[in-house]
Amino acid sequence: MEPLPAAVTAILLDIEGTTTPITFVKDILFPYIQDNVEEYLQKHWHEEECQDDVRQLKLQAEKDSGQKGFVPIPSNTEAELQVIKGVAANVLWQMSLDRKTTALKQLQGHMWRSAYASGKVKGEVYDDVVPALKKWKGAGMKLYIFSSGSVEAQKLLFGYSIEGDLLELFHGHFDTTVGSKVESDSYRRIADKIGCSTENILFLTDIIKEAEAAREAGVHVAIAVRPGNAALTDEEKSEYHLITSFDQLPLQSTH
Ligand SMILES: CSCCC(=O)C(=O)COP(=O)(O)O
Ligand SMILES: [Mg+2]
Repeated sequence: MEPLPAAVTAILLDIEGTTTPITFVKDILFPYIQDNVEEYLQKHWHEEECQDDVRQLKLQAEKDSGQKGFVPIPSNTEAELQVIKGVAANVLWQMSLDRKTTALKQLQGHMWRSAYASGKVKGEVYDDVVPALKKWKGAGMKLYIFSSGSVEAQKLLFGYSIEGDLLELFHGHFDTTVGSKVESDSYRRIADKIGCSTENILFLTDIIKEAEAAREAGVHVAIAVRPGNAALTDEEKSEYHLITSFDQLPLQSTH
């Protein structure tokens, strides 16, 4: 890759497939939710946070009701255990489609809290990630995360990572409350919130639809090619800067 354009002052990072192996999300984080969601809901059902998560899931279910295979959430007139089982079934249905709804991600973030805090789970990052983040930050870059995982889930992953607490490396975190990762406006909103132009941002992701949305907004993009990531077509390979490791992202001397 050519040196980063001098205009770039902020690096925005995707997590799954970019900083972190997809297998960590698919084989560790998601099964934890699938195995524990019903028990979690039973344990926390009467807490305000859990009730808010359920409210958000019900609002999402209203939007999803026309979808093929949709799993409805029973109304509160049903027995409590029936509602809990229905919420759990809806969560499992959303996860079977790898939905990125804010409601699902909010509940997941709350559920992972105890998995990380107890030491059962540690956030994985590729070996090249921490040295590169430290170098970029040392060179004056501002580092941000943009993931479909909730901000709380992001902070857990990096706060309880295999390399220790990495949170001080980041200036900020964005999730789908700013908009979907496949919509250009989300990247414009992020630039506004950071207080810079979209041209000042470099976005690293593994997903072409996210790359297209970011590029349409004027954000610079590089694609992370990691083991297990979705294959790219020859056309996609030729259209984007590809990196297999963060140390392939050279800074100009001005940075
Ligand atoms: C950071 S939480 C775990 C990842 C997750 O739930 C997810 O949906 C990954 O989304 P990303 O946008 O980081 O690919
Ligand atoms: Mg990703």
